[in-house]
Amino acid sequence: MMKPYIQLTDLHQAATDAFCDLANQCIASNGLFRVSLSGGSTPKRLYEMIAQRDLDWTRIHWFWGDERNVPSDSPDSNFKMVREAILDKRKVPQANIHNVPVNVDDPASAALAYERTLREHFSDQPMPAWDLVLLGMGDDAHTASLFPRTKAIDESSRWFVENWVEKFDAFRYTLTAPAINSGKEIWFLVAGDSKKTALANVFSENQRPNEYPSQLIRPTRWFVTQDACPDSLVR
Ligand SMILES: O=C1O[C@H](COP(=O)(O)O)[C@@H](O)[C@H](O)[C@H]1O
Repeated sequence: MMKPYIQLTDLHQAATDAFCDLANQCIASNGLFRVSLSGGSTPKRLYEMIAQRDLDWTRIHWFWGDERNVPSDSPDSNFKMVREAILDKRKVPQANIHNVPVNVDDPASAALAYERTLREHFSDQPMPAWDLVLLGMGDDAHTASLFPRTKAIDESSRWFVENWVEKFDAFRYTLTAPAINSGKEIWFLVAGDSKKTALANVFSENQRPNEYPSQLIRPTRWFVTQDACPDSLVR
């Protein structure tokens, strides 16, 4: 069951507070906070609000859970959104910014290169144990760039892959479900009435991850607005 937020601004405020609390806790106990970011429209304001907080920016490492194969200054670039919202605004060391190589002719090699980056960073671990994975959900129940009926849904050994998405006639890059599920905290941010049916399907007892890829994920927390929340899930 869920306790939805009445307004999107409440969701953003709660997620900002939770993000900063977790970052401070992780930095205090391990000296590091490693976060995988989502793209899309929902988290933009969250990122802007995080940038206004006083955090130890030298201790936070930024990764991307999915990306589009476009130039990094394209309006569609997930990296661009985070750069403009946070990275350009605070003194973030370049070495802490782990963006996906993009706009290449060979997405398979680019995905492998990013997987190598992740494996180097999480060197002694069987999976990337993020402190936090932030996720959104599309109205087709995709998350990261795990879209319905695409190949990456079945990937079980790789951490990060290229994924052909027929409806865009394009490759996307995405973390795989096992890599997402290795996060210590996994938070979904879902807002807007266009998500209501998808959310109901994801929570249905009928497990069809090929149709509703968000069913593959084991989130630790949901941030959902009231208009996105089916009545059956409200506490
Ligand atoms: O394509 C994408 O969409 C999802 C959901 O985005 P939203 O605009 O509905 O918030 C997002 O989580 C993903 O990272 C993004 O690339």
